[in-house]
Amino acid sequence: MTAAVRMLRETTKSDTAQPIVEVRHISKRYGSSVEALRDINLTFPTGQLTSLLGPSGCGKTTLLKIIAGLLEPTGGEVVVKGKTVTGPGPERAFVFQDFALMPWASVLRNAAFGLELQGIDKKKREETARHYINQVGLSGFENRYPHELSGGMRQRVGLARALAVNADVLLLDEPFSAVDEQNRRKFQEDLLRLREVERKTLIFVTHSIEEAVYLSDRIVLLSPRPGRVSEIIEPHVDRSGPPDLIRRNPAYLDTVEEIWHGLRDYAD
Ligand SMILES: Nc1ncnc2c1ncn2[C@@H]1O[C@H](COP(=O)(O)OP(=O)(O)OP(=O)(O)O)[C@@H](O)[C@H]1O
Repeated sequence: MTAAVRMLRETTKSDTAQPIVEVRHISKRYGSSVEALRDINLTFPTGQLTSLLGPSGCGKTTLLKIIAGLLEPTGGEVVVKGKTVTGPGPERAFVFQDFALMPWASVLRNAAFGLELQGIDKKKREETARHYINQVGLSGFENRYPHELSGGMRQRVGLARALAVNADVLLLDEPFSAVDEQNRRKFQEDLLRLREVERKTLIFVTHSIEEAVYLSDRIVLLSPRPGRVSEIIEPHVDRSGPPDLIRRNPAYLDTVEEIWHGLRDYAD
C-alpha cells in the first residue's frame, strides 16, 4: 500500500466533516433470490465528491437509488440532513444515466423542469434555468431540442436541471457512460469546476477507476454481490494544475494502480 492510498475507517478525517447523508445498515433484496446489498454503513461528508466503485452488479445503482428515495431498502435507513428518507426530496437531485430529458421540450424547459414540478413561476424558473445552462456551457442552445444536441450536450442539460433545483446533494448515476471519451474528459473538468463554484455534495456511480480517482475526495469500493463496503479510499491528488498534468501525477497514477489491483480479481 503506497502513501497515496489511504484506507480509512469511519473515524478518520473525512468523517469529522459534517455528514449530510448517512446510510445505516442498508440492505436490499430483489425478490427472494437476489441479495443486492448487505449491511451498508456509510457517511457522506458535506461538500465532498464520493464515488461508488465496484464490479458490475455489486449494487452501486441500487444504493444510489435508495439514497435518492427512488427505491425502498429491505432493511436499514438513509438519513439526509437529520431526517429519515421516505421518498425523493428537494435536497437531493438525481442525474440519470440517460439524462431522462423530455424529447418534446426545449433545453430551457428541460433545464427548468425540476422547478416547474416545484410550482415555481415561469419567469423565475426560466431565469434560474438560464443561469445554469450558462454554467454548464450551453448558452445559445436554450431553444434547441434534445435530438438536436450531441450526447455530451444532453448530459449537460441533465446536469443543469439537477443544479437548477438547488439541491444540496447531487446523485449521479454514471453520467458519463453515454458520451465519447473527449466529451467525458471535458465534462469531468466542468464537474470539478462546478463543484468548486456550487459547493454541492456529489455522490457518483462509475465503472471507471481513472474517473473515480480523478474526481473524488473519497472512493467507496463495493465488493461483488451482495454489495458490501470493502474499502474507503481517499485519493490525495493535487488538482490545482491542468488536467493532463493531474493525470500524470504520481499520486494519481499510484492510486489508480492500487485500486486496479484491489478490483482485478473481480474483473469479468
Ligand atoms: N429490479 C430488479 N429486479 C431484480 N434484480 C435486480 C433489479 N435491479 C437490479 N437487480 C440486480 O441487483 C444487482 C445490483 O444491481 P445494480 O444495478 O444496483 O448494480 P450495479 O453495481 O449498479 O451494476 P452495473 O455496474 O452493472 O451498472 C444486480 O445483480 C442486478 O441484476
